[in-house]
Amino acid sequence: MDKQLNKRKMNVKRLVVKVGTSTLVYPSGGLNLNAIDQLAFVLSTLCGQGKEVILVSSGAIGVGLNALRLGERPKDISAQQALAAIGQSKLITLFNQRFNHYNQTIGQLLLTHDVFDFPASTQHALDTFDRLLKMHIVPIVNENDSVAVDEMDHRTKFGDNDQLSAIVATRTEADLLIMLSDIEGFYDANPMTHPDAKIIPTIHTIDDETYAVAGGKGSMYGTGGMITKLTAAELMLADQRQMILASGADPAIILDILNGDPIGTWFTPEQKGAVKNG
Ligand SMILES: Nc1ncnc2c1ncn2[C@@H]1O[C@H](COP(=O)(O)OP(=O)(O)O)[C@@H](O)[C@H]1O
Ligand SMILES: N[C@@H](CCC(=O)OP(=O)(O)O)C(=O)O
Repeated sequence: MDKQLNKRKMNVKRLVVKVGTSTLVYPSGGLNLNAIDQLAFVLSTLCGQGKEVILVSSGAIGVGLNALRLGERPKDISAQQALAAIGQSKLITLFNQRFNHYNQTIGQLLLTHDVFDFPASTQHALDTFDRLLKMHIVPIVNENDSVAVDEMDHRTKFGDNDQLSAIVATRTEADLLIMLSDIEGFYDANPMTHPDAKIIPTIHTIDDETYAVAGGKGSMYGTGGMITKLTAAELMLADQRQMILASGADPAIILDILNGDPIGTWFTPEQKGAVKNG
């Protein structure tokens, strides 16, 4: 495909990037230090260019499993919460090290869904985001797994970090949500079961037919599969905002996406459309 002919119109000042566990932890359980470093490099570069960047990062439980050399996620909630407590502090330490290396300060926000249930708490969280972004600091967000079990259970509001990232993106009025996953985009069938499935470059509306081709998670570390990503995209579209689902294998892809390259699946309200010849 000729990239120049299909440039997307990207005018992004405030950006939310979501990374799934599969981007940060290898299938073997080892930590993907290269991905963490690349993310820190790319996001620090963007801040240097004057963009406002929020990172929603999963990985607390995956990093906790790695720390304790456990091969499998335990079933009981309190064990998962303990792992999240161990893993989140390690994860943020790693991010801190790598962002420091690129001279970029970060701040950590651990949220629970009730933060967005009560207007006063919502306002406090939004004020914190705003102040951090004004100070050119990258807020790094995760659900506070050790006190909230919703995400692990997929029962209530956040469901998982896909939805959390869309809530953060809409509430902070971000111009774009980039969701990095272990797959290149949204396909017309689950590629795990349909090897001939084709990527869908642009989606304007999400309906039952879209959900019908969304399958479950792809790896032992994933949680929601495509369904939670579609729910996140629906939230973005309903708020007239755009989301791009793309592979997190090389986080430098974020720079190409912002350059308008036709990468992954672009969920965009109709009127934002593509422009010809850049
Ligand atoms: N229609 C589809 N298009 C793309 N991927 C799909 C589709 N249906 C199911 N999947 C699966 O969803 C997985 C991504 O979700 P998940 O495992 O939860 O990743 P993450 O850790 O990034 O949140 C893919 O690896 C793929 O196997
Ligand atoms: N809050 C959990 C993440 C759960 C989750 O949504 O994971 P993922 O599907 O990898 O984005 C953690 O940090 O382990």
